[in-house]
Amino acid sequence: MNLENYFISQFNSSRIGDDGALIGDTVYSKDAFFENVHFKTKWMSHYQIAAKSMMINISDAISMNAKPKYALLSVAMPKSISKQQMRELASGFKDTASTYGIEIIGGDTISNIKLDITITIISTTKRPLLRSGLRQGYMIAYTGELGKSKKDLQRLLGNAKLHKKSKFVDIKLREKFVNNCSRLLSSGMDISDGLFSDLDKLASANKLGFKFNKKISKAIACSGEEYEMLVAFDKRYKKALIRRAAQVRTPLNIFATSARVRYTNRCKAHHF
Ligand SMILES: Nc1ncnc2c1ncn2[C@@H]1O[C@H](COP(=O)(O)OP(=O)(O)OP(=O)(O)O)[C@@H](O)[C@H]1O
Ligand SMILES: Cc1ncc(C[n+]2csc(CCOP(=O)(O)O)c2C)c(N)n1
Ligand SMILES: [Mg+2]
Repeated sequence: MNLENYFISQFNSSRIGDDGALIGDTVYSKDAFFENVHFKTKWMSHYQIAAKSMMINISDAISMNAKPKYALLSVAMPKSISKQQMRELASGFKDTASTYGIEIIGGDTISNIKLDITITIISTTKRPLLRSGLRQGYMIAYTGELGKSKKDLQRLLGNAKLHKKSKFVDIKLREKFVNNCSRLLSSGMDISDGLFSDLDKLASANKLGFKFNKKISKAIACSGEEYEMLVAFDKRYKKALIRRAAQVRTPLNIFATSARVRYTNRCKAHHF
């Protein structure tokens, strides 16, 4: 067990383990977005930082087929922050929240040596899409294209500038796909750590592994912060799913089948 899971396992809660905790028809989720861990202030404007921190949080709700309703924002800011930067942060939070119909209902503001954001999202769902529910012989797919986020991160680390539309700053979520296809999916989650790492989470949640029917390079499968969907479905629904994904213009890459084999993540763990 890696150290992250070792720590989380101390809580011994059956609610833990999905993108958010489902209680009744409400989903509670929280994600951190910290300076020097998730971004550097020279890479992005304060507006972009706030907007991305909201999007990565909304992603966990969307990935469970839940509609985000409320947000609680915790913001730690350096004492040197200007009013202009504060207004930019606030606009980034407000614009993204309003795009998704989210009401910002509270939070906490403190000063610190870095800009660190933590957001709680409360969302509701009539048909939750969970990580569990995978059975042997189901097909595994991801949406869209993977790899660009890692490339752009490497560019930034090499001091290059990003394109304004770069996925690193401008995330598009797959709410239409999840909404239109959830009834055909057995399981789903968003790809935040990278395909191979997130497959590891899917494998442990279901005590199954995967047989790959395509070779996927590490450049693609170890790229984190993609916020595409990783999904599983019964083979019987393959045609219907391809049709429904096309209706919402979502590329679907079917690349593996679940099987009783051991899964090994070939990417480096990035937390510990
Ligand atoms: N410090 C913690 N205390 C309690 N539960 C935690 C803690 N950290 C993580 N969890 C829970 O563990 C599970 C996995 O968390 P994780 O952060 O890996 O979610 P994720 O959506 O897969 O990843 P990411 O943070 O990359 O978006 C979730 O159910 C989460 O709520
Ligand atoms: C300064 C800086 N260094 C590295 C990265 C790359 N990175 C950070 S978190 C993450 C995956 C999901 O994270 P989490 O599980 O923490 O939510 C990735 C790929 C970055 N964005 N900024
Ligand atoms: Mg997630």
